[in-house]
Amino acid sequence: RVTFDPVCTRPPPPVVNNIALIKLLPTLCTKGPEVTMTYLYNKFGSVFTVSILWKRITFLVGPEVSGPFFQGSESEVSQGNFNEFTVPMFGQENGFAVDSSTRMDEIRFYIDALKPSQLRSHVDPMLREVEDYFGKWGEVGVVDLKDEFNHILMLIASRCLLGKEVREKIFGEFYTLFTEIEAGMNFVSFVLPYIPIPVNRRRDRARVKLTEIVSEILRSRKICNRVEEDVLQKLMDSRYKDGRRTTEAAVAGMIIALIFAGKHTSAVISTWTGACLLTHEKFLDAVVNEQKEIMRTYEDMIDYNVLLEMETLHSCIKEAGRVNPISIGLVRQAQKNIIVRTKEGVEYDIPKRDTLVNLVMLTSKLPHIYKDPEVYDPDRFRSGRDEDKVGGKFSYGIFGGGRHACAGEAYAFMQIKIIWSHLLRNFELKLTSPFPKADWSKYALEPKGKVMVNYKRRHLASN
Ligand code: HEM
Repeated sequence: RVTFDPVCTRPPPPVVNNIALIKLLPTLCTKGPEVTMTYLYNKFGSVFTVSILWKRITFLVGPEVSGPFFQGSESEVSQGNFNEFTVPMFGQENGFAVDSSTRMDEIRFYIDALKPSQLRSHVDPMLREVEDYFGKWGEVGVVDLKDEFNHILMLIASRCLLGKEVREKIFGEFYTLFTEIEAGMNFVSFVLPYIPIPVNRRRDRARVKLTEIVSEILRSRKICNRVEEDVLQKLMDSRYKDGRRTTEAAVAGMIIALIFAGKHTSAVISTWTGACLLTHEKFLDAVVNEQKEIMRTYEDMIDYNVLLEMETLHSCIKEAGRVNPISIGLVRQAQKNIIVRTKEGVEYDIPKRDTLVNLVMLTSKLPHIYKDPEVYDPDRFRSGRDEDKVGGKFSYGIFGGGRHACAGEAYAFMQIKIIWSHLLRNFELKLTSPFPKADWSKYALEPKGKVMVNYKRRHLASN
């Protein structure tokens, strides 16, 4: 139940005092945010506030207190201006440069372009990219999984999201430009997005160039009356609520935003999946056996429905995302006083204007939802256990939830499953570096350092 309080009748959440915060600094520096936040959660409970200078930040942990955060409307819980740094990355005609109603239209475009009925047409292009890419690996070799996944996912994004003009003619140029825009996501640019330092200048030049490239593609499709199956086409054909067509600059910005939202995140989850499977023989055997089983029925044929049958692989990917943090928390701004009720039944009134941080990283590890939460156990998602469903809405926050739930979740699972099903069928893999730690220094978390794997080609027999 979402409740917004016009007159404060409940107490505000407990506040962590400044001395306690200073004492926690060494823990934060040496052990990282997960340990620090777990300490605060154990001490103060599922809702607590930290005051830094004039800023109040209220942290939320767990599904019981997450309803208003995920379900509140923009006038109740807004995305605020925390994403201002994305404006020079994605341009002035979309995202956080435009009003919230236009932004909601864009989210509808994304959802429409990435819904299951649209995804079927992406399976073949994804399969082709994956077969070509791993076809270039030798008989045996050593690779950094993180690097490999970043590369293959960029190829898939350029084919399925942008389309064949970019993929077949100017992939190299696109890759360089996108990397320069991505570099705009650093700490300095986050705080001061418009400061004219070299990295920001390169980001701005790259965005202008990418916008030109996308505009040219759109114009050429219109002139030749050519209609493609990619997401670019869907965005180009979308209409705002008032009937306006999307502009070339807006489409360029939206497509950059989509690649930004989906490429790195999918590469990170693919890498964690590899690290987890290659250190858990029981689940590696289970996913290999599932591939054999599927091959017995469909031989080498893979389509959208066959991918849906890879349930064990699905759970292994989902569990890799649960155990390994990909985001510390999601951020919003309270536009009204908000009442939350903890699982113990205590009600708090969170004051209007508080910054809200939903610590999805801790929610994924709550022992009252996940049995032995630190253990990699994909079976917890099997029917009969369904720990995330039993835990209630918002128990699995890796893809967010509610109004701004990830629009690309199904697309992400599809591409990660295609990659892993190919690897399992065609290679024996061994992790040679230690199990990676999370790199907390990155804005978008990822495994720290290289994730080295030995591979040996094989052809998995179905019998
Ligand atoms: C494993 C990969 C992925 C993860 C872990 C992930 C995670 C997330 C999360 C946590 C959010 C919510 C952010 C918030 O509430 O502030 C989100 C939103 C979003 N994601 Fe993903 N994502 C992934 C892949 C993708 C892909 C592949 C695409 C598109 C091709 C995509 C497109 C989006 C979009 C458009 C939104 C914004 C939705 C909105 O604001 O309403 N994501 N994602």
